[in-house]
Amino acid sequence: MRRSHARTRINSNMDPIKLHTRPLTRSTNLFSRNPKPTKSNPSSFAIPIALTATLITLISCYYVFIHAAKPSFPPSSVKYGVLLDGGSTGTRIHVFSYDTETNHFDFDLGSMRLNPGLSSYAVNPTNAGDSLKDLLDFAKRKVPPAFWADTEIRLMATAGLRLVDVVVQDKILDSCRRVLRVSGFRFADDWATVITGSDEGVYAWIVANYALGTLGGDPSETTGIIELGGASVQVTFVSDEPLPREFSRTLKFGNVTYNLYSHSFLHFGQNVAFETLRESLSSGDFNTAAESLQKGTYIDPCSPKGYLHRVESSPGSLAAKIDLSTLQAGGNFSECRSAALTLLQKEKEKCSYKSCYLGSTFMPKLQGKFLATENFFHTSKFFGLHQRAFLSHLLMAGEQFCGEDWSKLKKKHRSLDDEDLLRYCFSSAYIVALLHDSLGISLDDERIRFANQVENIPLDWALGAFILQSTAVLDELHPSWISTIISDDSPTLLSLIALSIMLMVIAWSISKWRKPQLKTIYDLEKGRYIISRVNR
Ligand SMILES: Nc1nc2c(ncn2[C@@H]2O[C@H](COP(=O)(O)OP(=O)(O)OP(=O)(O)O)[C@@H](O)[C@H]2O)c(=O)[nH]1
Ligand SMILES: [Ca+2]
Repeated sequence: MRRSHARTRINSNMDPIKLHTRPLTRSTNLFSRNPKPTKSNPSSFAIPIALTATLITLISCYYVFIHAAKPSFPPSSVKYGVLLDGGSTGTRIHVFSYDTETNHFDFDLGSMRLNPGLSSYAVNPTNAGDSLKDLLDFAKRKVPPAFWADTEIRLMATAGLRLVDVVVQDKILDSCRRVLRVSGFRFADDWATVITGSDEGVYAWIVANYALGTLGGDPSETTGIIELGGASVQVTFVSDEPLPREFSRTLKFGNVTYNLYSHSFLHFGQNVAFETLRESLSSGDFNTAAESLQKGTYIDPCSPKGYLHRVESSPGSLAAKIDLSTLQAGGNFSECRSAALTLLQKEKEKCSYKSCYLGSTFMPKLQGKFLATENFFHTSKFFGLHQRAFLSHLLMAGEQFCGEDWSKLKKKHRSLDDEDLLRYCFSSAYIVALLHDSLGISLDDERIRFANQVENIPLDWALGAFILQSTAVLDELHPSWISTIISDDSPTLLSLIALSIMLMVIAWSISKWRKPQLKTIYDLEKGRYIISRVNR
């Protein structure tokens, strides 16, 4: 008789587990035929499933009700910083923040600039602090009030104040300290200082290489900076040459050490250089090739023909009032370039080092690529040159501009006031005399790039100072943090996912370990199933 395929009900009082029945041959080990998994005791699977479900619920609650619901104001891991850059032509305030959890910097919280600079208070130094009030109000609109008391504010003055007598410097700084003490931000008197030019250059180098993503990487891959400010020029780059101590800076980021040459050439900033040149011209110090037309007047090759000189009394002027009425504009690029070179090479004969490219100051041979910032950028932008333009392009643009009649130039550039428009003849000639004639950068060199920002990061040395300052804090919190300053993946989320996977694996293996390995066989003689524990 054929075995009916009627379902066989097993009256098994041995085990509450409901058994599956199926057409079977003799003593079949269900497990050997890919049997449907026997329904094991629900309690043995329930635990890991419940555990995993709880865990997933907890994580999603965390993300829905805590993490995703952005707090109305920044989490406590966010720190703010306020920095005042006391430049020769103006004072600007920068507001930054960084998150000590994610190591993420936020640079574009805003900045504001007010002219003239602190050095213009040399005649009334006790009023200098009042010039900061509008800047401080700006910063208070950027930092949540709850964070003010915890937010450090620093004033770092540069070349403008370095040119002022030390006694007057201190009076100006004391006036600023008086205002900063009651600003509502966290302040200590020695946080208002005149920084060294070398520090200013290092800060600019830091922000440039942070923005380029080379900070923390191979020193030979880093980019040097040359900054043409109003009163000084900063030159900072990695050098393999042995450096005299006063020009040598060592920076450590992560586990990489950078040996930098860094120096600030005071008086070589564009505004001061232009004033110095015209002052020398007006007193007949330069015997330019073009003879003066009549006694007591001198040709100024750096001002386009038709420009009328007068007594310069602009409040931003760093020098005392200078009478330029003895000058006659005789716009001539190559004359202006050689007059600028004479200024840059002054006292070169006194050089006591292996190499001096500007005056009698040591500088090793330039190494690697360079970013040329501030006035380099403003002038190349005015002449419509792209960032990687050659110096030869600037030379041609300058020749044309200097040779143009002043009245035509004013018609062509109506939006610019006389003082701003006038600077471009000198600026183009000065840049060629500085970068090519003095530093030896060839006219078709591709190593130089004119820029004032990289991606969306402005190449402000103040940002570099903030990165360095917060590095110290972050390093305490997260050793070798720099390796993450450039990446911004948040470790929190990653670690949670890893944790939940790990917990699920543990839960599963516990359940496997606890769940007895059972074997079910069907005994034909007895006509019933026998369940037995498998020994491991
Ligand atoms: N052509 C041009 N020059 C500008 C413009 N804005 C600023 N400058 C000039 O660019 C230079 C700005 O560089 P900064 O470093 O800010 O100058 P600073 O800080 O006042 O001067 P230092 O104390 O020497 O650093 C100054 O010479 C300004 O006169 C602009 O829009 N066009
Ligand atoms: Ca500056």
